[in-house]
Amino acid sequence: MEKIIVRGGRRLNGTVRVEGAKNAVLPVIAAALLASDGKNVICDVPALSDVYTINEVLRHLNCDVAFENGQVIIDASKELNIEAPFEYVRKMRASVLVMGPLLARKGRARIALPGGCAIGSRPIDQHLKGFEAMGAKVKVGNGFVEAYVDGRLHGAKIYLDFPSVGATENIMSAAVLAQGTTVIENAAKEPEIVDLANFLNGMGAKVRGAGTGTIRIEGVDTLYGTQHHVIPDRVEAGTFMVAAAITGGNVLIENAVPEHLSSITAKMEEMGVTIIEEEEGVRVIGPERLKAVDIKTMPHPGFPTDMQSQMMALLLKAGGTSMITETVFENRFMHVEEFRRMNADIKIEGRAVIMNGPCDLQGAEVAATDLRAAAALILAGLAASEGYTRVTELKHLDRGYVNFHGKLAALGADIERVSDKPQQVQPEQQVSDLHA
Ligand SMILES: CC(=O)N[C@H]1[C@@H](OP(=O)(O)OP(=O)(O)OC[C@H]2O[C@@H](n3ccc(=O)[nH]c3=O)[C@H](O)[C@@H]2O)O[C@H](CO)[C@@H](O)[C@@H]1O
Ligand SMILES: C=C(OP(=O)(O)O)C(=O)O
Repeated sequence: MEKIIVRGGRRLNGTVRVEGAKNAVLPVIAAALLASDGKNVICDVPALSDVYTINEVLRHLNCDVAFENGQVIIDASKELNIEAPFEYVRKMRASVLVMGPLLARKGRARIALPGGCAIGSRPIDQHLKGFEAMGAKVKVGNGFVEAYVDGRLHGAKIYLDFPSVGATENIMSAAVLAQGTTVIENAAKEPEIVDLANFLNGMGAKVRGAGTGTIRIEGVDTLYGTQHHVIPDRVEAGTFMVAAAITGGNVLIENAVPEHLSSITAKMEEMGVTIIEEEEGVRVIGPERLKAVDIKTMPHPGFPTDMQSQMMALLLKAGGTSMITETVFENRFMHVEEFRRMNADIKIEGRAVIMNGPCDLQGAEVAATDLRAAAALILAGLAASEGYTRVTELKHLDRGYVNFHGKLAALGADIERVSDKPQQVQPEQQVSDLHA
C-alpha cells in the first residue's frame, strides 16, 4: 500500500507551478471525438490518472491517442465505436462526457451508467434532457444508458434545472454538429466551460456566450483537428494557496489565473491571508493568526465545492467558530471524520459543518475518501503540531494532483510518499500503473 507521510511545523516558502486543469482537459479530450478530419493537439496536459483513463476511453472508441511531453495528440478520423463500458466509467465519471460528441458524430452512444460516488448520487438527468430536446431517444437498461437519433440532432432551447457543469459540456459538445441553433439557459459559467467553448470554436464550431448563463450554439456540418492549450488548474492553485496560508508561509503560485480564483481569494483575505497578484501568478503570505469565516459552496462564480475540504483544513486553524455549507453535492463531508481523528473540533449539522478553532491538530492515520479530501488531509498534516500524519487511498489524490508531495517538499514541507512495493518506473508511468 502507498501512503504519504507528513510532519507539520514547517513554513512553506518558494515557487510552485500549477498544471493544466483536470476539469478542463477531460471534456476537451472527450470533445476531440468530434473532429472527423485532422488531428487534435492538446497542450499543457497534466499527467493524471484521469487523463490516462479518458485516453483509454478514446482508444476503446477507435481513436489513435498519443500522450507525450504534456501533449495529447488525438486522431478521431476512423470509424468510431459507440460504447463506453463500465470498466472506464467506474474509474472516472467524466467518461460520460463522450456521450454528447458520439451522439453528434455517430447518432448513437451507449455508456455504462455512472452511478454515485463518495460525494453524492450524481445523476445525469440534465444531460439526457438536453439530448432528448435535440431529438434523441434515450433508453436506460442493464446498467447502460443509450441514446440514438434518426439522422442528425436538431437545435433546441434547453433550460437546465441546475447549472450543471457536465450537462452544459455534454450538451454543448452535442449541439456543435446539430442542425440549427441550440440555446442552453441556466448554463454553468465555470472557466472550464469557456475553455471547452474555445476548443470547440478552434475546431470550427460556432459557440457564443460561454461563461454566461446563456450559451448559443449554431450547428456546423464538420469539425477539424486543431491545437489547444488547456487553462491552468484553479483548484490545484487554490490548494497551494491553502498550503501557504496554513503554514504561515510565503509562496508564489506560478501560472495561477487571479480572475479564476476570486471567491477563494476573497475568503482567504477575510481570514487575514495576504494575496498579491504578480506577473507570473499569485503570491500568498500566511498570517500569524487566521480568522474564522463562513463559506457556502455555489456554482461559479460562487465558492467552488472542489475547494471545500481544503478550506475546511484551513478553517480548523482559524480562531473562532466557522461554518461551511455545502450546496452543490449532497454528501461531500466524508473527510470530517478523518479530521476528527486529527483532533479537530468539528461536527456535521445537516448540510453544514461547524468548526471551533484554532484546533491543536495532531498527526494520525487517515484515509482519503475523494481527491480533494486527500489533499485536505495532507494540508492538515502540514499544520499538525505533533506526530506524523499518514494518508492512504492515494488513488484519489492521483486523479487530480501531479506529484503533490514532491511539489510540497520543494517548498520545504517535511513529506514523503512511500510504498510497501518499491517501483522502478518513470513518474508518468507511475500514475498510469496505479490504475493498470
Ligand atoms: C470532471 C469535472 O469537471 N468535474 C467537476 C464537475 O462535476 P459534474 O459535472 O459532475 O458536476 P455538476 O455540475 O454536473 O453537478 C452539480 C450538482 O448537480 C447535480 N446534477 C448534475 C447533473 C445532472 O444531470 N443532474 C443533477 O442533479 C449533481 O448531482 C450535483 O449535485 O463540476 C462539479 C461542480 O463544480 C465539480 O465538483 C467537479 O469537480
Ligand atoms: C469531484 C471532482 O472531480 P470528478 O467530477 O471528476 O469526480 C473534483 O475534481 O474535485
